[in-house]
Amino acid sequence: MSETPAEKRHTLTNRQGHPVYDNQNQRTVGRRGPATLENYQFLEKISHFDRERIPERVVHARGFTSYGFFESYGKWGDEPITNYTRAKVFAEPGKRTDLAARFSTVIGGRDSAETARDPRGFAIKFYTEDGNWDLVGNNLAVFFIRDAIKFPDVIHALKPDPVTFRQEPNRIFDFMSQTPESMHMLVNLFSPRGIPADYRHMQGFGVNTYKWVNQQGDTVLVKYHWMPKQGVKSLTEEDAAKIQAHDLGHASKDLFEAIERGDHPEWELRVQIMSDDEHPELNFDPLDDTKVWPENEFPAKPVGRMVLNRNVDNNFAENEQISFGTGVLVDGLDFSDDKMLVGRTFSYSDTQRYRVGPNYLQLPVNQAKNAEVQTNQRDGLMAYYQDPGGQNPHVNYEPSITGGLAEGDYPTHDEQGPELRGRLTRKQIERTNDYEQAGQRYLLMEQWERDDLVQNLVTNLQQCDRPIQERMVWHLLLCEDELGNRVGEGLGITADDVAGLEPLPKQQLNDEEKLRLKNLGKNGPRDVSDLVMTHCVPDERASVPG
Ligand code: HEM
Repeated sequence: MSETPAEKRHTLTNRQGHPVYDNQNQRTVGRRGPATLENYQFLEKISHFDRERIPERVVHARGFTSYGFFESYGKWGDEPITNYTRAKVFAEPGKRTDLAARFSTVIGGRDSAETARDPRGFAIKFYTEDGNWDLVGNNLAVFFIRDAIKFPDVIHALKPDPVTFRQEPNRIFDFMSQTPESMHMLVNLFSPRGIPADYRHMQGFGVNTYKWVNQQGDTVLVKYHWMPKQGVKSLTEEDAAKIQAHDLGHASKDLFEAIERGDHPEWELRVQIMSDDEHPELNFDPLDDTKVWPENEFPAKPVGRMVLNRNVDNNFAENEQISFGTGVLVDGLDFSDDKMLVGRTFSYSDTQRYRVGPNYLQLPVNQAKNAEVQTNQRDGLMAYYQDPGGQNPHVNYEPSITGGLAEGDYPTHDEQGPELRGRLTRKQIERTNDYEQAGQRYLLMEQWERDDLVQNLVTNLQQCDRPIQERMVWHLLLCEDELGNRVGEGLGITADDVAGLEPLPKQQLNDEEKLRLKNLGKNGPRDVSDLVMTHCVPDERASVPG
C-alpha cells in the first residue's frame, strides 16, 4: 500500500491541542526507564483508553444504525390522515422527514452473533419539525408478556445463566411454561422468523398499541407495521450456523454494503386503526401486546415509506450512543393504556441517563435537530450545549416577568380520549385468550415453517426437565392439536400424558379453552379461512452458499 504523502497529513495532538512529537515512546529517565509521572501525553492517552467503553445496552446491545427519510402518503386508505392524526409527519402526501434506524438483536452482548434466534429490534427516530418521534419496535408482531413488571424476569430467563453464563433452554422454558401469554411469541420466535436472513429482509412492528389524536382531540387506537419492499426472508438453524461459522456480523455487513452500493432498502409503513374503547365484542383486549389485530376486521393501510440511504460515520457516536424511547412522541401521537407501554416509557430514558449520561439528549444523534430545543434544564455531567434561555440569560426559570422562556399555546385541546373509571387493583386483564392466535399463527405457516418450528421446539425442549416439557406440550396442544401432538411426539409425550394437568395458578381459561382442555389433542384444526394477518406474509427460506 502506498503511504499518504506526509505533507497532506495533520499533526497528531492530544486533547488539549498540544502537538505530539513522539507517539511511540513514553518519557523516561534514561532510555531504559523508570517512567515519569508528569508524562501528561501518555497519561491522557491511556486513561482515555481506560474509559472507552460505556455500559452496553442491557438488551439490544448489538445493533446497527443507518439514516434515511420517511415519506408520507398523506392518506389512510381513501381518507386524509389528518382525519385521524394532526401529527405533521403524516400531514401531506410526499412530505419527507429525516430519520435514523437502528436494527438489533436482543439478548447477546455487543459483539455477539447476528445469527442468533432472537427477536430483532426495529427502532426508528424521526427528526420531525415538532421534535423527535421514536417508534421502537421489533421484527415480531407480538411480545412474550403483557405487563411491564415481568420484563426483568423474561429477560433474566432469556439471558445467560448467572452461574454457567450459558443461555439455557431449561431456564427459558421454565419461565415460558409458567407464562401462557408467551405462546404466541414463542410460535413466532422458534419458527424461521426467529432468525431473519438479515436486517433488510425483515418486517417491523410497533407491537404496543398507541393512539392518534386529530385536530378535534378525537383519539383512535393504532398499531404500526413496517413491510420490507425487499421481501421477507429467514434462515433455518442449520443455515444460520453455516453463516455464523465465518461471520458474527453478517446482517450489519449486508445493510452497510447495500447502502454503500446505492441499493437503498425500503419499507412501507402500514397502520391499523380501532376506535378508542374497550371493544367488548372482541375476544382479546386491544391493549394486549401478545395479540395482533386481525386484518380482515382492521385493515393495515399504507401511510408512507421509509428509505435508508446513508451509513454512520462513527459507529460509537451514532450507533452506540443513539437512544430511543417509547416516551418520545410528538403532538398528534399518544400513548394508550397498554401496561407494557407505560413501563417501557419509564425504562428507556432511565437506562439512557445511566448508560450514556444525564445529557444524552445533547449528543448530535439524539438531538431534535429539526425543532428548536429551548429548555431551563441546566448543567450535569458532560453538559455541552447551554441554551441561552430566551432573551435574558439570567432567567433560567419559569414563570418570569423579566424574560426567559414562556409556555407555548396548547395546539388544540388539553383534554382527549374516553373517560376512565376503575378502582386501584393488581389484576390481570380479563380477555387473556392466550392460545387462539398462537394456534392460528401455526396454521397460517407454510409447511417448511411449521416443520422448522416443531424441530426447533423439540431440540430445545429436549434439554429441559420433564415437568417443563409436559407443561409446554399442554400449552401447545391448547394452541393447536397438530403443533402440540408433533412436539409431543418429538419428546415422547402424548396428549393423554398431560390431559390431567390443572391450569396454572392464576390462569384464566375462557369457555372455548375449557372445552379444548376437555378434548386435549382431539379438537380438530381451528378455522383460519377468513383470517389475514400481516405478520403471516409468506416467508422465503434464504439461500446460503455452501
Ligand atoms: C416492559 C417491557 C420492556 C422494557 C422495560 C424494555 C426496556 C428496554 C431497555 C432498558 C432497553 C435498552 C435501551 C438503551 O439502553 O438505550 C431496550 C431496548 C430496546 N427495546 Fe425494549 N423493553 C421492553 C419491551 C420491548 C418491546 C415490547 C419491544 C418491541 C416492540 C422493545 C424494543 C426495543 C428495542 C428495538 C430496543 C433497542 C433500541 C435501540 O436500538 O437502541 N422493547 N428496551
